[in-house]
Amino acid sequence: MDAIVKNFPQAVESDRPSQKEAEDAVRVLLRWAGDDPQREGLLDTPARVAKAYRELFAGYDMNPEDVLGRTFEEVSGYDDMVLVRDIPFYSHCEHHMVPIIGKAHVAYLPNGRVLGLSKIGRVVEIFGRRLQTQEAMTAQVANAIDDSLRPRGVAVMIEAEHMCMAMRGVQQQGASTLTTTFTGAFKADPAEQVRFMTMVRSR
Ligand SMILES: Nc1nc2c(ncn2[C@@H]2O[C@H](COP(=O)(O)OP(=O)(O)OP(=O)(O)O)[C@@H](O)[C@H]2O)c(=O)[nH]1
Ligand SMILES: [Zn+2]
Repeated sequence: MDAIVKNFPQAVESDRPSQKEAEDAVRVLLRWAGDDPQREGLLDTPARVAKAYRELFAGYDMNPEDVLGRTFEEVSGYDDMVLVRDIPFYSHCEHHMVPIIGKAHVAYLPNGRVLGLSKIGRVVEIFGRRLQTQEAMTAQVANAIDDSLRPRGVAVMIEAEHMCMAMRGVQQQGASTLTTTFTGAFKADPAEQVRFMTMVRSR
């Protein structure tokens, strides 16, 4: 249970601040940035930011198990790799709360059951719309699919640009970070990893 809570942090509704508390916090940050929250153009900004945060961080209110519960068996015995590549996502780094912009490539080796393809994209969404490190997000997507579908293996590769490295700090635009998580047959067999990489890169 502890591992599940750790991997899938869910907001506890009673811990949520009120709308007013959230808006007050935005006013403080506006002043911290050097602006005046009382000027006309900023009057509605705290409410807009509070609303935008609920959207950008909607993943805390979503459970991957709800999405991954529905599977199909009637696939005429298909048991080779299923890869959904180039799944676009936006996340936010947990260190600076600025965007991570990237693509996820997710594959699995079915074990009698397959997932609806859109559900793979939804799982990426659920973990993307939280504060993240790229490493944690990669492992969370792989483990969620592994735990619910119990396939022969899961491979996840994420490539992303971190705005905290581009817009501030070291200021290196265009640098991309690649992370991978392999489970099951992908972990055990380097040839399966190569096949995954080749399919991700083939155009
Ligand atoms: N491993 C990992 N690091 C990340 C990720 N996103 C941001 N970071 C890094 O988190 C680190 C935080 O380092 P700190 O030294 O505590 O913070 P900082 O002073 O703002 O660091 P600089 O970005 O170097 O200015 C930085 O090196 C970031 O590049 C991520 O997804 N994974
Ligand atoms: Zn960062």
